Amino acid sequence: MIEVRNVYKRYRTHRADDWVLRDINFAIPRGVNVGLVGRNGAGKSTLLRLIAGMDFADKGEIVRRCRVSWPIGLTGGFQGSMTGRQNVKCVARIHGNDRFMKAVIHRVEAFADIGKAFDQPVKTYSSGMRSRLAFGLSLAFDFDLYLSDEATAVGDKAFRAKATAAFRDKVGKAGLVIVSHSEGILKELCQAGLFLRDGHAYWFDSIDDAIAAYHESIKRS
Ligand SMILES: Nc1ncnc2c1ncn2[C@@H]1O[C@H](COP(=O)(O)OP(=O)(O)OP(=O)(O)O)[C@@H](O)[C@H]1O
Repeated sequence: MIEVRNVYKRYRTHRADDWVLRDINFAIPRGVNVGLVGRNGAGKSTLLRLIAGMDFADKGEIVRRCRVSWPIGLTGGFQGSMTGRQNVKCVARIHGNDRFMKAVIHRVEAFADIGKAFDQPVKTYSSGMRSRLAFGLSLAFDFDLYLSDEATAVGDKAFRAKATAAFRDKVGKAGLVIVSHSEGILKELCQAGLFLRDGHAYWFDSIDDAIAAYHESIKRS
């Protein structure tokens, strides 16, 4: 479904040989959910952005044979002076006709469950409210592969449970690539794991093995 081939990535602020990701190769088969693990700064969010197509590799290529979401958990894309409803309308209008737009607005309003705030400017939202809106918007579209960057770690307890349940509901219908510091969530939702260390990616068919490799690397350092 997704193939990552010989991918290298560095940011402008980095030196020429200072790769965040170097020679990354893996393939995600259809129906396999993947947990991304690694220390802070290992490059997990960077890799998700590359898979989403929001950023570009310096070398190599990513082949997408399916509809891939943007990383769920990103809340930076909203226009602050517009209301939640208007923001959702804008995105939905790009992707479909009036009927589709209304259905998306309805789904996001129900999932975000932020009451009157849905009709207030997004710049007045708390970070939890932004996350609810962003999560609801991502789920309102039918993707084949959902990318999640700590999306189940935001909001209050009730929302975290709702977000996790939403992913649980996707299992079997769509693929997931998840960054989460909650091993419980990774073990529950994922079969395979990808461990990032020193710019390299190590694929494990079992999420348990990926987490074990991550623990081992922490012990050794
Ligand atoms: N826009 C950017 N410009 C410059 N450097 C960046 C940028 N984004 C990320 N980096 C750097 O790239 C490296 C990987 O960052 P990334 O956010 O992908 O790691 P991560 O594994 O997701 O970390 P965390 O677990 O802390 O969220 C870090 O050294 C970070 O400082």
